[in-house]
Amino acid sequence: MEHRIEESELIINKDGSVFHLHLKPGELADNIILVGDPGRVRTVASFFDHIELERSNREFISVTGTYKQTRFTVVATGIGTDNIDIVVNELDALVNVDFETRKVKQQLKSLNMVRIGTSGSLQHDLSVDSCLLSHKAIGFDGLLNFYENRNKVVDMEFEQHFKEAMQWNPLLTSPYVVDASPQLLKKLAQNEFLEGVTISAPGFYGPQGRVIRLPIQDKEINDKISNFRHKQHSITNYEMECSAIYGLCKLLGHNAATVCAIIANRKARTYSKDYKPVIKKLIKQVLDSLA
Ligand SMILES: O=P(O)(O)O[C@H]1O[C@H](CO)[C@@H](O)[C@H]1O
Ligand SMILES: O=c1cc[nH]c(=O)[nH]1
Repeated sequence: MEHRIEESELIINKDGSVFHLHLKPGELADNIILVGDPGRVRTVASFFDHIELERSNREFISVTGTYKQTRFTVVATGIGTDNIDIVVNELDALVNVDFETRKVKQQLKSLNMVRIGTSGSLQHDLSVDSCLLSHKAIGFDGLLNFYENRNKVVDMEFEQHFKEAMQWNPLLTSPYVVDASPQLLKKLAQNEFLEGVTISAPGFYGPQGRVIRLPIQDKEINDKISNFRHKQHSITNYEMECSAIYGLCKLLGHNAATVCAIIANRKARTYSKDYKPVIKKLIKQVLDSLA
């Protein structure tokens, strides 16, 4: 007999919706746009030809609709990989767990998840208002390390080299490196986005090497990261969700990619004058690539 997932482990609300996202099975499209900023959900949905449903709980706002006859759901994740743990596990449960029997379905579904975010550049020539497709993600957050089989989905060689080169502080969680979905990279490549390796940090300030009043544990860390090379790869940018999306999607059998508008250049010390039009154009490009 297959395992029944207990009420305490997968919480289903009285109306049949999943605990945090408040979505019910069937309300989710196979193509999902993830955005950090709840306000960005409206911008994505403004491109839809038809809006089917809207749900909202805490920062988890979502809209399902159609764009050029393809069904999409846009979900706000809020900030951070701890939120991604909630969002990706609940999105997976909505399609791969039978909410009546509380058992994992025999036939598993694979979703497409594309994150559209904002990010800070770690390379001088990666300018603000450009858009970057993350071929790999490096998680400084440690989320994937809580799951069995993390070693089966990571780029172990990259990980080892990176830790050695950084002289990684053992007080920090061990970084993990995961690739984007090759199928989604192919679909998104038509836009000629810049390509790179993205670090997801568990904070915006110290964990991304920013000093306001508090000194950080390694003052050289951003220079070391910018100068690091592994094969053809250099590390291009910081944000806060991509690693966990890539890692959990790989473990669960979903496709994931991230494209970010670069809004700050940490090397050149510049900040975008107005990144909203860049995000708007980026949203249309991503929707067109998936429709
Ligand atoms: O613009 P979003 O998608 O939220 O992405 C970036 O912006 C937030 C920090 O300001 C973090 O979530 C980071 O990943
Ligand atoms: O520098 C930046 C800009 C946006 N988002 C981040 O996480 N970092």
